[in-house]
Amino acid sequence: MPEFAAALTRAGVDALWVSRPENVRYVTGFTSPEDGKALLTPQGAVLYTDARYTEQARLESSAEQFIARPPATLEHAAERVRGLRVGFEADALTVAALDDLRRFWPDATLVPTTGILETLRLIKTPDEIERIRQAQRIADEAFAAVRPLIRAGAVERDIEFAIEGEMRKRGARGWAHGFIVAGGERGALPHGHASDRVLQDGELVTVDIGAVYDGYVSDMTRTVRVGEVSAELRRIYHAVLEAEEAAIRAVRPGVRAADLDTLARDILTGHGLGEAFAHSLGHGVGLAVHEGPSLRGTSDDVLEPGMVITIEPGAYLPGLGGVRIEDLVLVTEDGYEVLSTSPKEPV
Ligand SMILES: CSCC[C@H](N)C(=O)N1CCC[C@H]1C(=O)O
Repeated sequence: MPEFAAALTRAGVDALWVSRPENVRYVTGFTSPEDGKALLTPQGAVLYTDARYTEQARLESSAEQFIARPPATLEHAAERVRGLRVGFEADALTVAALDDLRRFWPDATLVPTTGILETLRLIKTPDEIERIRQAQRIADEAFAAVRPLIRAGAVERDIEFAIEGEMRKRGARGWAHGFIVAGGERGALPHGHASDRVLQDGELVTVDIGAVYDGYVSDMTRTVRVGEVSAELRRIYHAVLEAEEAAIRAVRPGVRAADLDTLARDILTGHGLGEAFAHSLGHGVGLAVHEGPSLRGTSDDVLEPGMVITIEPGAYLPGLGGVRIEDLVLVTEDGYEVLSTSPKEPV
């Protein structure tokens, strides 16, 4: 595991106690990482999980394994960390868990760290990209299957339920996030999870979905119309679409993520919708739905080949509704590839 060893060296630690589930999976391959921890050293990872997972861990992970519950796990690791500088994930470990580390590892120097593994996760391997591609294929196919149900009289929650079923049929093993199905005025809620509201003619409906395939997720949003919509809603839709397409066209290695956000924001501002764009342009996607790089105005991230990002400008107008259009985009050696294929319907 040479890249892990180099990452530990760069961070100035001899080992890392891995507690964030996505990172436990990343370094061990274990698919129930909520019930596991890992100790990462330059020699490799030790996976700690309990007896419910003895066989699963053996099948899934090539890491050394120690099957026990705390405190036996921490006692076992104490032998390995004696005299070492051991990083812990400061943004993932609870205060109580840190107290335990202090108690059980008196001979280690505990060092708060952030981003050691998240930095590696920024660039996806071909195998990771393939899994994200499959997750997105599932979402695209499910959206196409359910699209005819998005009509006047439909209940938002029924649409969510139908998408979940269509995703499962196509191999999804879970959802990237709670689905957003937000019609009419609820479209002004960027995170308007599906409710009991009934869709009506003349509305826009924001549908934001993502599947999980082999641990990796997808993320995509389409805004569609129910019946004929007002000229104002059409204007907003086309402004968001213009911003989205311009930002996608600008994706390439070396571009500052913050500049993409500015590009999209300036277009929306030109349409009088700057204030209505209430969030960042996007984020990285992988084992988690929200990971690096960050496409916000304050981000220092620079795009590199192998990053998978969302481009998702939106405009949210309380009392009127909202629009978000989101694509999943792979940064390639010379530009980009849009992984999401669902049509952006004319409004
Ligand atoms: C509930 S997870 C939201 C998924 C969505 N595609 C998304 O990432 N966002 C919607 C609003 C902005 C952005 C976010 O930062 O949450």
